[in-house]
Amino acid sequence: MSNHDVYAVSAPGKVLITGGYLVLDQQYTGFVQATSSRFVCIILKNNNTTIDKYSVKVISPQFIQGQWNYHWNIESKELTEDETNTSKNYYIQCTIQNTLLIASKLCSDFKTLIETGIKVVIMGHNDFYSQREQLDKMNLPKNFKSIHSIPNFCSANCLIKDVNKTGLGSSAAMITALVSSLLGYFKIIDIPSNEQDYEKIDTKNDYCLNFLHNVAQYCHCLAQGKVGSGFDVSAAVWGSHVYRRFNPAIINDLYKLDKKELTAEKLISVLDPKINPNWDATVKPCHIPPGFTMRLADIATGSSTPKMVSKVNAWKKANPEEAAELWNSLSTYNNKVNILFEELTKKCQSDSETYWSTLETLKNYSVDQWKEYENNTNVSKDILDLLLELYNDFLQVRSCLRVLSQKTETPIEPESQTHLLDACMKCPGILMAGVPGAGGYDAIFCIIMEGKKSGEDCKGIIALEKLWQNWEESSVCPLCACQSNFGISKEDINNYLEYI
Ligand SMILES: Nc1ncnc2c1ncn2[C@@H]1O[C@H](COP(=O)(O)OP(=O)(O)O)[C@@H](O)[C@H]1O
Ligand SMILES: C[C@@](O)(CCOP(=O)(O)OP(=O)(O)O)CC(=O)O
Repeated sequence: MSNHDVYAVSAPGKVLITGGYLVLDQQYTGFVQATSSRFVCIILKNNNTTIDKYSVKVISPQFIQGQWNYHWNIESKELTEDETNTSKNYYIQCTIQNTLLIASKLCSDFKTLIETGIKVVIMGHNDFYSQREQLDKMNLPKNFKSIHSIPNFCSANCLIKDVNKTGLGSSAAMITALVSSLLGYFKIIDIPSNEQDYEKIDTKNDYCLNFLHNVAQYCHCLAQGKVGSGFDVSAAVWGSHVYRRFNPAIINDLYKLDKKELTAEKLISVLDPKINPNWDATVKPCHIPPGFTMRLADIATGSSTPKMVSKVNAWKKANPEEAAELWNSLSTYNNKVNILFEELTKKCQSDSETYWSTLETLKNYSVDQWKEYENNTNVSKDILDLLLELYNDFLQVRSCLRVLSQKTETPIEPESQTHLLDACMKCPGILMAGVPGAGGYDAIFCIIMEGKKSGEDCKGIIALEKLWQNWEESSVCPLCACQSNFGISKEDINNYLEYI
């Protein structure tokens, strides 16, 4: 296969550690950690060029009836669904429609490339979908070893509309991967190939990444039928960072246009960062400090984010003063947490030896025992103070979220989750445990001190696994994902030959 006939990318999932609800407002920020679990999208030249001219065949092999066939009309620049399609996938259709419209204008050999037709393969890491049924079928307990033993990109054995999601942001990662693989195939952008490449480029000012970001945000809003905060798309593009949203008016302006007015020129004039200086989202690199790892668990019950957001918004509107006060305290503690993550990362660079010896000592004890090690020769008092400050600030974040739950009568950190999070916090080396994003019954995250050696054999992870497996109040199932900081990445097709 020639390199010109294929373009493969992957985009990470997300965990919003701080900033749920606040990040919807441009005044506040949120810290989003990217995950090791990623969505892969591959564009291939169609082989059957004579009968399938201008065809766009999408395959999502993990799902029953996961195939959607379209046709690109070169004159009207419209993507039409084939009559043989058994279901609709609006997320995919509107993303391809808009990205091809842009490509039709910006790619000099667009006609030649689209005439042969293209095949699109979309696959999400198992973590994006609940694997409980799979584990039950395999007769395996809900632990890390079992979850890692499920073959990657395994079949969900259902229609996509019936799948149980885990909250890692399947649609944002899928749309971002789809947009970037199409823009890459049509030679409009090129993206970094791996984590090392990523570190070399000035991501903030990189034209390709900014253009991709804007197109993906627009397509995701269109697919969801609303302009959300966009932190999930931003994480899929840039990886882990502190995010401040874009002004929603930028996209609302495109929404107002009717179909005829929405030309390639108009779309490009709004989405190309060189033409439109109004894109104002900010991305400040930030990540979980070295020597710490993140683990996630899927909770069986699940919650609806849109319903929770509308209840919170309704309360905020009815109680502006009380809401402003609560938003400001939450924001203060959120910012403290974000800043302490950065300070610890800096300490690791400036004071490496003490940093690591402190972590190696403390990782075997729970936070409430750490104070006893204050005078230990391997422990730095400065670093211990930063760690305890971080621990306390995050407890304040959780306490504000519980006030928000109670005021809005929305289960953001519901009681059953509080019990589970408090129990996690008692395990050795667990610095933080919380409900990500909008909260609810969906999932939990834990930030664990693991020291220099990573892997699932550290004391903290072993203790968490045991706790989760024996937890009776709710059903807790670990995910494979851990933290991984880089964003969209070009993939080597040779690693995916068995799937295409
Ligand atoms: N593997 C996939 N293949 C094709 N489409 C997908 C896939 N995963 C997600 N999607 C699209 O994303 C939609 C789910 O979006 P949404 O409900 O916003 O989920 P999430 O909260 O995970 O982002 C699906 O209905 C489908 O259109
Ligand atoms: C409430 C929010 O600020 C955060 C929601 O974060 P989640 O991570 O819970 O998101 P979903 O994957 O859509 O469920 C809404 C937003 O920012 O869009």
